[in-house]
Amino acid sequence: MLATTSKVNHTILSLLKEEKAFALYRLPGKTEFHLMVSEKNFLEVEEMDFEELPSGFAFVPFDQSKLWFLPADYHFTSTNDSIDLSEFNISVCKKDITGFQLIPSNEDSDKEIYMQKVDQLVKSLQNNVARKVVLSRRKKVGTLAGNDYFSAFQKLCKTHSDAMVSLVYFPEKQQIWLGATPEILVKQDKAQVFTTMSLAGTQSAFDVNGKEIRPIDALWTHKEIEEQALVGRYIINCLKKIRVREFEEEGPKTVKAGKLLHLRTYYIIDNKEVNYPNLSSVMLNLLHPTPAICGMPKDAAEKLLAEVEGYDREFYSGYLGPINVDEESHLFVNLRTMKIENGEVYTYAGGGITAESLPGKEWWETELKMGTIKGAFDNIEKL
Ligand SMILES: C=C(O[C@H]1C=CC=C(C(=O)O)[C@@H]1O)C(=O)O
Repeated sequence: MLATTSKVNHTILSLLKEEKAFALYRLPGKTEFHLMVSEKNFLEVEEMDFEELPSGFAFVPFDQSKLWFLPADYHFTSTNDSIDLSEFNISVCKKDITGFQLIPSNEDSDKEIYMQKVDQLVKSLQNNVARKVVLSRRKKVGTLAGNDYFSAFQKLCKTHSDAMVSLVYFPEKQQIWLGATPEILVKQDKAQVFTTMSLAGTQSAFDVNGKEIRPIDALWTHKEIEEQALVGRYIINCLKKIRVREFEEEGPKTVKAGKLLHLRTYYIIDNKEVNYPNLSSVMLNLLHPTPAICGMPKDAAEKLLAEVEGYDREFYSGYLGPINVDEESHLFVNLRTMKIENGEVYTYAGGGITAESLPGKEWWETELKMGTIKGAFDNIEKL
């Protein structure tokens, strides 16, 4: 393979070598990417308080056991393969860049076990223990060959223009997380407009003949419509708790996320009108974990997951994103993501289980979702 050069990738390799925490990200619909680097590593904060925190990047595990925040000691923005590092004291690594390939592992499929778990949950849900539980799994898909993280990132940016694409290095655990998430958790823009979304229901964006389904032609089952409506009701309940009644609801609408279709509704609040102090931080505390990643009611779903799921989600389905950058904050649910640890690659996916779920279909849905992030590799393992 021909070695290529890339200024940004050489910077990434230097940061990895020097074990310096960083977050590289590109927001949905934007062309520029951002690289944030801290001298101090990720800091543990007590609260994700948008009013108090400086400019930086939030990176929080699903269980919120620790709230990590990367202060943007250095923040570079660019649209191409050049970043101006003159003020940043780092000796740039000149290693050859050797692609980004997955060497698939021959691990046994956990299909049967996953389907048994779905079955077990469906029985609990039929007995009204909860209404919905989002069961997930982690799959070790292989080992990483190559070191071209930036090309993988750029590839995801190109194929997922509506996603938040990110590459985060978390030195404490020596983990790299690469993802392309379609789900906004909390967004607060310059004009003080707050946005969150209900995103749920999944189907392939291609029919059985491989022809692309236009979002407008997508048909949804009762199970999927209900699954997404539950997330919406949960969001409205959070707003009720803080007595915010003036909000706009846009949707549900079918939207494309890579090779998948979802149902999405936006909830938008103009905080210039509502004037709710610290709205984003308060809503963040109320929202996470939403029924798009946990379940409904929350406590019952958490209990069922603790009994059935059987692994630590770590940063998958936690949240991440920039806070107080150019007077805006954009937090996303960490979905369609992979973890690279000791050269091993793990993908993650979950799906909403209701009393109507069919185990085989739920399994297939997680396979499809994992396919999204595998698109970052040069050689895509066939699904
Ligand atoms: C939990 C995931 O997706 C969520 C977001 C959209 C659709 C979902 C679903 O159809 O179940 C999930 O709620 C995941 O990608 O791992």
